[in-house]
Amino acid sequence: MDDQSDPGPLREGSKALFSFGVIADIQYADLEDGFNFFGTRKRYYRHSLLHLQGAIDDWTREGRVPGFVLQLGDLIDGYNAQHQTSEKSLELVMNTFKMLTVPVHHAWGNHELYNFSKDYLTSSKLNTKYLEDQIAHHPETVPSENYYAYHFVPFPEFRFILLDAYDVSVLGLDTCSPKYQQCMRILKEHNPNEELNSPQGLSEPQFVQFNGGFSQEQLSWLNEVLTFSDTNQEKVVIVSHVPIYPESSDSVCLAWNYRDALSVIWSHKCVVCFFAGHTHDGGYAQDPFGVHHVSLEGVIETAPDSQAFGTVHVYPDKMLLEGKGRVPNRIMSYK
Ligand SMILES: Nc1ncnc2c1ncn2[C@@H]1O[C@H](COP(=O)(O)OP(=O)(O)O)[C@@H](O)[C@H]1O
Repeated sequence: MDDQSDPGPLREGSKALFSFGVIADIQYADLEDGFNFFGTRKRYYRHSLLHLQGAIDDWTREGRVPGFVLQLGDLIDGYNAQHQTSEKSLELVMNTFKMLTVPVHHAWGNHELYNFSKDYLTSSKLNTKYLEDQIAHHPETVPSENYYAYHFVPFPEFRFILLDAYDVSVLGLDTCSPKYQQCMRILKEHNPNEELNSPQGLSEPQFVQFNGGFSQEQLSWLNEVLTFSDTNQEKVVIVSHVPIYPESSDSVCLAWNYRDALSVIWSHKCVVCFFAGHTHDGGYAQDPFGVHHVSLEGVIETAPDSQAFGTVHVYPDKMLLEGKGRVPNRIMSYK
């Protein structure tokens, strides 16, 4: 992982064009603290809501209000499903977000799909597709209803694309559905383990049940949007729960077909930054094509005396990530 040292305090004389907030893996549950699968990282299920409140307090300070917030997925923990508290916890966390007066774009992660079916999510408050922008006379840039993805333009010449990293996944589907059967076939072709969440012995360790991938249909749509952005000299930021660049993540927490997503992105010049969550330790790398891949540190594994969120200040030539707590500051110049 190319974890560059923190550049220290960010200093920028001129005013940013716009700013946005980023936060990942809140995974709230009304439960005592626990641990990750390997017992190596503490998970603060209850405190995660206080961390969100802390971030919102920062984003509502006078003169500091960002234009919008990206919630990178895994808003409530899968344990809620076992305790029949999914709706209650979702309501509590969404009510906390109401303290923000700016739009919040919600990505969907694996924990959304442990708690809710895709059909439920589609009609829930976690579906923020109504915030999308459409490009007149370019029907090829309209996403299909088969996946949860959209794009929006918060400032002229800056396009944000939210991707569905669980478009191809066994999570959140009726086990009798043809799509489930098809996704299970793909998973099993790459993972012969009885426990499909285990990457043990895999040459492609990202093929575990808690990950997913992008359909060809979604990647073709992405290609069309990026073609439009190239032509119109836009800068593009992509958002997904699951990272796609190995140097910015551990080897397991990657989208199943991350290489396919990278090859679409690398065939265009407009993409400047890719934001993800999922890998709670966080990560960062700039790829050979100059795209900055930021995997944000997860709130759920953040001790009560720390923080985990950021505000990104966007300039004509760079983005400055102003990190709080575990999230380091980063200067990300465009290529
Ligand atoms: N190495 C592993 N072997 C087997 N099961 C695993 C492994 N890692 C994670 N899991 C299981 O996969 C699921 C998702 O893991 P978890 O760490 O909770 O995901 P997340 O990081 O998204 O919170 C859990 O049920 C967990 O027990």
